[in-house]
Amino acid sequence: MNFSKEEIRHSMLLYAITDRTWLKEGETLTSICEDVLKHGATFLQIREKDLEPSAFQKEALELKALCAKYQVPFVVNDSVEIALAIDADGVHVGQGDIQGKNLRALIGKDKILGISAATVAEAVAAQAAGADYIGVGAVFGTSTKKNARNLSVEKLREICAAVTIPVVAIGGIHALNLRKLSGSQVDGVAVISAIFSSDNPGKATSDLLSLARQLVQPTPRLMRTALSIAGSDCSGGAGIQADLKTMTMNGVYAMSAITALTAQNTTKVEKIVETSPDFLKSQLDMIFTDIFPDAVKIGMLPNARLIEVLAERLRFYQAKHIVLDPVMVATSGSILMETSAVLTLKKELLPLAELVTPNIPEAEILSERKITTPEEIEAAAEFIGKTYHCAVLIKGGHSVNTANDLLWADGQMEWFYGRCIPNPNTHGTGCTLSSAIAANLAKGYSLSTSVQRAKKYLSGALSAMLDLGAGSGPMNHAFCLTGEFS
Ligand SMILES: Nc1ncnc2c1ncn2[C@@H]1O[C@H](COP(=O)(O)OP(=O)(O)OP(=O)(O)O)[C@@H](O)[C@H]1O
Ligand SMILES: Cc1ncc(CO)c(N)n1
Ligand SMILES: [Mg+2]
Repeated sequence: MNFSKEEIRHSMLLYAITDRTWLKEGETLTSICEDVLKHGATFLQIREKDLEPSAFQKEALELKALCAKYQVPFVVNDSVEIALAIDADGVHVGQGDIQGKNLRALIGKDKILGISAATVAEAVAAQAAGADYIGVGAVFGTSTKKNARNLSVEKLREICAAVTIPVVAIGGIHALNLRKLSGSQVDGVAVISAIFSSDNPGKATSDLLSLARQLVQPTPRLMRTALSIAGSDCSGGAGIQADLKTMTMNGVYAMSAITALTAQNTTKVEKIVETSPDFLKSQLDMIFTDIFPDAVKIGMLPNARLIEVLAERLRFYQAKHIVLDPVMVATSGSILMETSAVLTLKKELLPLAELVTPNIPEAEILSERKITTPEEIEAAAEFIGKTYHCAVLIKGGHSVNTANDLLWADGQMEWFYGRCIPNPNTHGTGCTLSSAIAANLAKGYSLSTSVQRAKKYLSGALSAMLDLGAGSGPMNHAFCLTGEFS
């Protein structure tokens, strides 16, 4: 697997390093690691000092497959040979292993190279040697590594400031001392015994993960921003309201430019008041000249005049990462866009979009054909992508009772197979998916990873089984919050 720089930075959050010595009767390294990955570890390194090479390689191969399943980077400690032999995502080495070698050349440009460092000079040298991240420690006393020096938070901060690559803190970190690293600017924490010596490694992982999240909260300067240009749904489940909730829950600062006010609920759309083109333009000017969005999601656009103004402003500001959800009909069956506006949408907006996300009926309109089979979905996506020079995600979804979506991007097809959640309350699924994709693009994830992460968020929101209103009700966008603050 290939990971972008941004993905590698995020993956530092909770960096797990294996230690078989704590395994109990009946457990295997793979079974424990699966538990750890299931509970949210964001990176895995195999480090088994006492295994001879062939046994090490065997364990590493199993863990590699496991990490691929969870889309988590997997690196091998110390051995470049084994990392290359099993085609791991990369290798992690110490200062002793890098002297006089060009490791970057040895492993190739696509592999992740992690280097341990304990001083500013070592960190800077590691970056110059082509490291993708550095592990800095030991920050606390550790039983795993004898004679390791302890670093102060100030020293850690100095090291973080001296390099541009991500930094993960290591050495004796556990749930009770992790908070002491606050203010150090690290991108995450690496742990061995805090997970592997625990009676319940899964629970230890989720506890450490939430502590790591608090530690690595985005500083205001690093906060990514996203804009939803869409219609208001007064019932809160779709449109602007769904978009703001989704973007917020996906960790970006959310803004809105409203194209229409709808009076709707879970059963129907009663009235629509369209925004004037001039007022849409003013909203866009206020936003783009002040807090420039890192990504833009576009939803309901009731008429051609609004589409024209929007396209002109997006071109003028050279907006980035535009996700276009070509909303034509609401879940409840009501028309949300004038039929005559479709031509303008195709001509003006599709070519500006990085991604367009039609459901099947919308894909039929955009590709001017009937779609009934998976092959026809593929052909329609290819047609739309090639005609309008954008990526296309065709959603099987509540209209066809599957959760399989097809991504066509740059001539490549990728199916995302989702578990169909038996929840009839799907009001706003399309809005939520496109906003979650935009939020993830804003954070720097690749298109494919953004789709993957957005589907995962949507599944969580659907699985919460909220049941409000008489019709197809909204989802629980805040399914992963407890609502308690302390
Ligand atoms: N019951 C379900 N279980 C899991 N995923 C679902 C379910 N229903 C929809 N999805 C997913 O939701 C996403 C949105 O697809 P959908 O076809 O519902 O969009 P839409 O028709 O544009 O929605 P909207 O009516 O909100 O505009 C897709 O990723 C789809 O796979
Ligand atoms: C405002 C608005 N946008 C989009 C949808 C699509 O579900 C909706 N129902 N309402
Ligand atoms: Mg939709």
